[in-house]
Amino acid sequence: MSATGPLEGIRILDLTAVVMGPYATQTLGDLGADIVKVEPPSGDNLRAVGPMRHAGMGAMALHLNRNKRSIVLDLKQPEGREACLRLAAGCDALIYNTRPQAMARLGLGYEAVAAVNPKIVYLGAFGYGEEGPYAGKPAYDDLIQGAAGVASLFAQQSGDAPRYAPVTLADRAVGLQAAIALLAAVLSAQRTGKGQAVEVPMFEALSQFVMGDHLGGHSFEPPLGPTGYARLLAPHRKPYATADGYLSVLIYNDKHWQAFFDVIGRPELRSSPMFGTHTARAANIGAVYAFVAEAMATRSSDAWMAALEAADIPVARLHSTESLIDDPHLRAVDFFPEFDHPSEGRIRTLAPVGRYSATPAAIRRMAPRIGEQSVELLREAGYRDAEIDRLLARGVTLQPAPPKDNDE
Ligand SMILES: CC(C)(COP(=O)(O)OP(=O)(O)OC[C@H]1O[C@@H](n2cnc3c(N)ncnc32)[C@H](O)[C@@H]1OP(=O)(O)O)[C@@H](O)C(=O)NCCC(=O)NCCSC(=O)C(=O)O
Repeated sequence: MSATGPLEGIRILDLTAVVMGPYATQTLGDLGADIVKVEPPSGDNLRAVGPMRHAGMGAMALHLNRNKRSIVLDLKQPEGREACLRLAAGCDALIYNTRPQAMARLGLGYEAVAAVNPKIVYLGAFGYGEEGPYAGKPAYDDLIQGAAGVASLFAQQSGDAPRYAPVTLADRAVGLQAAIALLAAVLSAQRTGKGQAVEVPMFEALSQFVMGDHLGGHSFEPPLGPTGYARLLAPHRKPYATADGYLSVLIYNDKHWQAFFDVIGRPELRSSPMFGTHTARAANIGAVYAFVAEAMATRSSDAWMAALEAADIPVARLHSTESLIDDPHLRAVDFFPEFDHPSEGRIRTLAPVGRYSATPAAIRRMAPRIGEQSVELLREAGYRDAEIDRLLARGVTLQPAPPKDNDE
């Protein structure tokens, strides 16, 4: 578990909790940044989510917090705030996802942090940008999926009630935006010697995702038509039923269509007024999907996989979350690596995405128990042992208790 990532030498003070911020820092930690996770004495709430062998070590926390070290700091106590600032003095960036007002109440707004480290990047990822009327409102993935239009897109497509994508889409999309923003500002600070405050609002970020696809006719003023990208909103845009299952198929360009007509033994359709050109297919999108659906129902999934792959038509088998674990491709690339976690035993996690030929992204360290490196990190910040003992005695920081058998 030792490898040097491309971000080696970058140190990030991570005050985030739950999913969005921790996913940003998971990504940066996988790339080699030193992530110092600051937790309140009650711990990151996410520690309690999902199955677990020991309290506070839930499944999602094991994934989101690998490559991080944990220090507990009660930031509401002056000594906790002071320790946070001392840590910030040695970091390239501080990232948080409380509401910004909470940071101000703690006396940890940008001015206070920049006073101890003018070069620091101070990044807040939270619900709504500070310039607009929704500033300061609480936000969760569900709310942002609703507010940015994702929930209604399901309704627009199928006519059903709105619903949420069953994945923390907003958190993860925005977490990646936050990671990019943090790196951009750190690069800028390295060039100019100046840090800055950065905000990455979830509502705006997910609205950019959604409307990048769906601004449509409203990209022009006056509008050239309604919003919405017809192909994505087509009610038939769903996996095709085969004779014995489902497949995802996308017959997209002219080359694919010509190949598909050959595969189904209908070469004469190459010149069909309804299907022969991209413009004709776009104008008849419902009929096009229905036509493919009818064809797909006539053969088994295996037969279609063989025929479509031979014709280089984009096709994929569908997985459930259970069967994805056994996917032969993911197995071959060791996407679900197993490790012996020092306190949690054998665990399976998820490989970092992306391969770097010289500076590999890697899982170098297992997710910490709450406060596992409190003492080590305070020492690195210049605290003497007597001072650390005083902080421990006052509950400003804490060391983790060893996992108890009855936690099993
Ligand atoms: C998630 C929230 C709605 C939770 O709201 P609140 O519980 O009211 O938290 P706030 O952010 O307003 O304030 C945080 C409070 O915690 C206190 N706080 C934080 N860290 C510490 C430490 N280390 N020590 C002591 N106290 C602490 C801080 O001082 C505030 O206290 P007081 O001053 O006493 O208030 C909000 O934080 C938010 O909108 N965050 C931005 C969006 C986001 O990240 N959402 C979650 C994504 S995950 C998700 O969506 C999902 O899992 O699904």
